[in-house]
This record gives sequence, C-alpha cells and structure tokens, in this order.
Amino acid sequence: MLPVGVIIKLAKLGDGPEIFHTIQGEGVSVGAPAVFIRSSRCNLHCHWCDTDHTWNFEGTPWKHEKNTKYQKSAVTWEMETAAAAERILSFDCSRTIITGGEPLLQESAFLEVIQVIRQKKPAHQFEVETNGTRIPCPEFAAAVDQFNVSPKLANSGMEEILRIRPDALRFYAANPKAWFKFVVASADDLQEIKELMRLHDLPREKVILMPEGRTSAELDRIAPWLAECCRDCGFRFSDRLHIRLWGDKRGV
Ligand SMILES: Nc1nc2[nH]cc(C(=O)O)c2c(=O)[nH]1
Ligand code: SF4
Ligand SMILES: [Mg+2]
Repeated sequence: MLPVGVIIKLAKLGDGPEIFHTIQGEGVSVGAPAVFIRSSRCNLHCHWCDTDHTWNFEGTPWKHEKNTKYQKSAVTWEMETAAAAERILSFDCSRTIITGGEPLLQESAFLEVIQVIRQKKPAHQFEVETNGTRIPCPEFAAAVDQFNVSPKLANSGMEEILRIRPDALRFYAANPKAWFKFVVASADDLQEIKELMRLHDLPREKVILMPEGRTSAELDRIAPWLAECCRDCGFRFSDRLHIRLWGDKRGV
C-alpha cells in the first residue's frame, strides 16, 4: 500500500507547479530528455542562486544579487504527491529530475512521487539535484538512480559551517550513485575544490566542474579555461546547455 495524499511544496510556474519537460542541461546526463520537478524551499541562500524564487521570500533577511523578494504564496504551489506523479507521467519521458531549492527537505514526499511513478513505469530513472548538506534516508537513497551533488563553495556567500557537512559528503563520496558538480566562478575556486576532495575523499573521476553564469556571455568568460583545467586535472567538464539554448528562463 502506498501512502499517497501527502502535500508537497513545489515552486509555482504560471498557474501550476514547476514541472516541465526539457533536456538535462548540466552534469553527467547532459542532453537526456527529462521531466524536471522543482521543490520549493532551500536550507542555503546562495547569492548567485538562479532559483531564488524557491527561498527568497518577503520578511527573510537573505541577500541575493537580484535583490528581489517574493511573496511566498505567489511562488509556491502545494499539491498532493499523487497528483504531482500523474503530472510527470503525462509526459512521454523515462527520466525525472528532482531539483529545487533543496529537494531533500521534502524527501518523504518525493519518495511517494517516485513510488507512484515506479508502480506504473518500473524502469523510470530518477536523478536528484542536491546541495549535499543532508544524508538521504535509506529508502530514498535506494529509490534514486543518481545524485547530482553540488557542494557550495565560498563563492556562494554562504558560511562554511552551513554549506559543508562532512557527514553528508562522506556518505555521497562512498555512494556509487553520486556525482559531484562544482560551480566555478574564478580560478581561486579550484584550490578550494581540491581541498574538499582531499578532506572528504571525493573520487576524482566523479567530479564535474561547471562554469557559473546565467547568460552565454558569462559562461564564455569561464568555459574555455575551465575546460583546459578539467583536461589537465582529470575532471569532467559540464557546460550549462539549457542556458546556451534558451537563456535564463524558467521552465526549460
Ligand atoms: N534544462 C535544465 N537542466 C538543468 N539541470 C539542473 C537544473 C536545475 O535547475 O537544477 C536544470 C534546469 O533548470 N534546466
Ligand atoms: S543550494 Fe542551490 S537552490 Fe539552494 S540557494 Fe544554493 S544554489 Fe540555490
Ligand atoms: Mg537551474
């Protein structure tokens, strides 16, 4: 028996939930057709976050480079997990990417979404985009096919004690489903990444570096030297393909 009926808080897009069909634009599955489901709320508040509508609400003290505060009810869509699963199933697509915000803040609700979909499509693939600060429960870890773990660096503006959780990084470092995707804004970030790898045993072959940027021009400033650095250091490089194709738009 599946416990369905729990409410999940998603980001709102237009007059519905932020659930959309596109291609994975980042990381190791880049180019794969996928349905994204965007969780509302985050435990971090990165100053360059491109999904600040999931957390930068009126009345909160968080600083963001856009300086926009959102009315919580205007950017949140609450629905039953079964309805979210049905919406995902309405697309003819075999991969779902659970993102946010930080989806692990609602892991039991997302586990229900996964279970409802798997009942109908047992081979459906699920990726989770996470900031790597929380250890998933065993059931959630077992249900997910791939974790795209994106630990935040000093360039996020977040205090280290909030963004780096050694226990969680140790869990992902030992989990074959995890890839580590770092957002790089400048050459200074590389030393920090290498230090994190050393301290938390992150496997080099699972590390992906991605340029920071919300326009093609911003990506172009970083991508060429970052790709060379990946070649020289044995990291993977990821562009942000959705930004190249569609720009900094919601729902793509
Ligand atoms: N196409 C596309 N690919 C993505 N990969 C990670 C995304 C995210 O926002 O987590 C994202 C996104 O928002 N769109
Ligand atoms: S962890 Fe991700 S979603 Fe949360 S504030 Fe940072 S960039 Fe945004
Ligand atoms: Mg995004």
